Amino acid sequence: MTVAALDVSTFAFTEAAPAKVNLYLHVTGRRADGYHLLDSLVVFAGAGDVLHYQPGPTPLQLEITGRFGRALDSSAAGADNLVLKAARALQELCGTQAHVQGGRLVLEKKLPVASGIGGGSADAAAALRLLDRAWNVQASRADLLKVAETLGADVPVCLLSQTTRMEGIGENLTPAPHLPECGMVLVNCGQAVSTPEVFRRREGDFLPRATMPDGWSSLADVVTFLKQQGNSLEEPACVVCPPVGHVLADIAGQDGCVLARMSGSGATCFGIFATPQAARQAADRLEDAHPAWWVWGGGLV
Ligand SMILES: C[C@@](CO)(OP(=O)(O)O)[C@H](O)COP(=O)(O)OP(=O)(O)OC[C@H]1O[C@@H](n2ccc(N)nc2=O)[C@H](O)[C@@H]1O
Ligand SMILES: Nc1ncnc2c1ncn2[C@@H]1O[C@H](COP(=O)(O)OP(=O)(O)O)[C@@H](O)[C@H]1O
Repeated sequence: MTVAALDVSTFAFTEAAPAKVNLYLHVTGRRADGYHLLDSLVVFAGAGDVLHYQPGPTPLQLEITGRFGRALDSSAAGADNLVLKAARALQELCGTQAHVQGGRLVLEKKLPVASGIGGGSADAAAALRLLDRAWNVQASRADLLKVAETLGADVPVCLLSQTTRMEGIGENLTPAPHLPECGMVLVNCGQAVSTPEVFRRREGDFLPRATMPDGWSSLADVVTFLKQQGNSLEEPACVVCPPVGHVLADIAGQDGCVLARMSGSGATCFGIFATPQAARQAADRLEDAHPAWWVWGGGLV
């Protein structure tokens, strides 16, 4: 069910589902089953969906609100929604244990759909964290990560929702050095991009794994490092979705932008700024110039 507005202030449980941003993304190889191997530094932005839950006697149901609620196709707004898939997967993990409950879930869909910032994966991960808490499952982190893997390649990293190096197709996670305080702008032109198509159109050699330092002494350090890396999917995404090139140029042209790149398979692009405040100011300017775009500015999680 998709609803326009709903009062969730009385709901007992709330969980944030922060947007995933791939600061760099190298396609390093390909598995026998066709999936591409990745090396990516993943961070989480203050932007995100929000999931609410009120336990109750009715079977578990999901309502969707928010700017991008309607962008979910009818199957993804129903039983195929990653939130409900996550709930079912957690129920399976619990087996017949009595603490599994019904009730109402409400998803505030604030992130654009199919946009390279993993909104669906973040929602699934938020559902696992929230229901683990609400149902007092107390699953181990290892068990939750195993369940997350069955829901999608980006769900394990979204379960952690902290700066992480992601390899394999998303199952191989290692802690990455903390980033110094900085600001980020996210911009999406409104065109959904097909991940399989972008991977299909990728050409050229695989890139090596990045050599990650043990730490960063300043934002300038981070930017110097990121400038030596790239996003292997940026070029093919620009072919599939030409506005990505304009979005990148517009972000890079903002006062104070130190790096502009695309996240994931696109089409959302990000800009890095010295402070969340500088990012918010740039976001305001971009929003004024392009009212049809989705624009967000702020800090990282
Ligand atoms: C590219 C990334 C980087 O974080 O992010 P998004 O752009 O989705 O945000 C992810 O690896 C997206 O992984 P995932 O969420 O599994 O992508 P899906 O949309 O399910 O994948 C659709 C299709 O893309 C291709 N695909 C996907 C991931 C991968 N590592 N190699 C692939 O070749 C496969 O053909 C797959 O069937
Ligand atoms: N809660 C959800 N939010 C977004 N997409 C969902 C959700 N549940 C299922 N989906 C499906 O997952 C697909 C990928 O969505 P999304 O995670 O937003 O992509 P991306 O990782 O590229 O940002 C969508 O096309 C949609 O049909």
